[in-house]
Amino acid sequence: MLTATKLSKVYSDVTAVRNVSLSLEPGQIMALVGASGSGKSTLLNLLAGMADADTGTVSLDGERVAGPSDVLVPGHKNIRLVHQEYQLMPNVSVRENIRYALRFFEKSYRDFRVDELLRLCRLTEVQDRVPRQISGGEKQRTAIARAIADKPAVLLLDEPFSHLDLPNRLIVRDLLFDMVREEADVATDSRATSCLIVTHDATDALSIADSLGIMRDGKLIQLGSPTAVYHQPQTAYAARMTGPVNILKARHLPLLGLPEPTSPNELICLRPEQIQLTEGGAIGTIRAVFFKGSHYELEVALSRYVLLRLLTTRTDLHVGQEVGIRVANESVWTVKP
Ligand SMILES: Nc1ncnc2c1ncn2[C@@H]1O[C@H](COP(=O)(O)OP(=O)(O)OP(=O)(O)O)[C@@H](O)[C@H]1O
Repeated sequence: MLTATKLSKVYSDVTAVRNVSLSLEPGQIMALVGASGSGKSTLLNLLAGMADADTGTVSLDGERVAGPSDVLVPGHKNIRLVHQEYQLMPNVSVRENIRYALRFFEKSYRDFRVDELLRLCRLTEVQDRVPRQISGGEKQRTAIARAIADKPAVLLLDEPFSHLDLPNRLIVRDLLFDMVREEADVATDSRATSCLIVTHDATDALSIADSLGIMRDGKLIQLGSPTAVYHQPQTAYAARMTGPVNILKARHLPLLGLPEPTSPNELICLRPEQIQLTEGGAIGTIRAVFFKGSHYELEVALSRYVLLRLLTTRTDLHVGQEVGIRVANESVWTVKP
């Protein structure tokens, strides 16, 4: 198990990571989501032993992970960090890039394992090409294949989805899921690779992560299951970080057909998919209609100051039209700023 205890890191005038504690069980996927500059990459570097913490410790299965000032070669042999820049060897094939990570193994196992990784990472077709001849998604998968080749205890990924188009994002997402599950099946529990993904967009991570953490100004401000963090965010920031959301003052609740609140200045959040269009109910005027492929996103004004985003599959709606909306009382969740 990877454990971070009260980690902090200061760069001259910026506290990049503040008092972060977390633990990652074998075979688990954790996603950390936060705005740019919230300390995600710094935290990954601390967890990988690639940066020295000012205070706090990282340990893997009870053994301290040393920072670069304590060891000759920074990093830990059982923890792999995959950066956004993949760092592949440019002049050798995909197959050789992966094979290199297994250079200390016997040839027969090495060939068997490279074939297995090429299959798992869907790279068999491009195995003989060099990195400049493959797509961004294939480079990302090659970097992941290389990182997991000798079954490390922990795989840390910095923004694995950010430069990829939708099909490639889905392939990488499924690959990470399959990797953790497949390798967990063949390994004993304690050898199963665990995976920590940092990202500024939770969409791709929500469906595969066992736990989801929210980073803000260097702090881990909320950690829980993806459904708990999505449906019960503690802050408006956490709500926004985990998907589209309406944030409004509680005093506007009667405009949605809900009772007067006891604390009118509190903030409430309401996910777009929790708002239904109905005959009757509260009345609003459509201000914008956005086609999203499988559905439409509407902006509906309930007053001059209250604009709601909601989703529908109806095709008969247009700007300026009046619609009725209904919101269940239990869909509304109070948050801090
Ligand atoms: N080597 C450094 N020297 C000085 N300040 C740094 C250094 N690395 C990071 N910082 C600062 O620490 C804070 C956290 O940066 P970090 O890169 O960890 O955030 P992040 O959440 O990964 O951001 P992004 O999503 O943009 O990559 C930022 O304010 C950044 O400017």
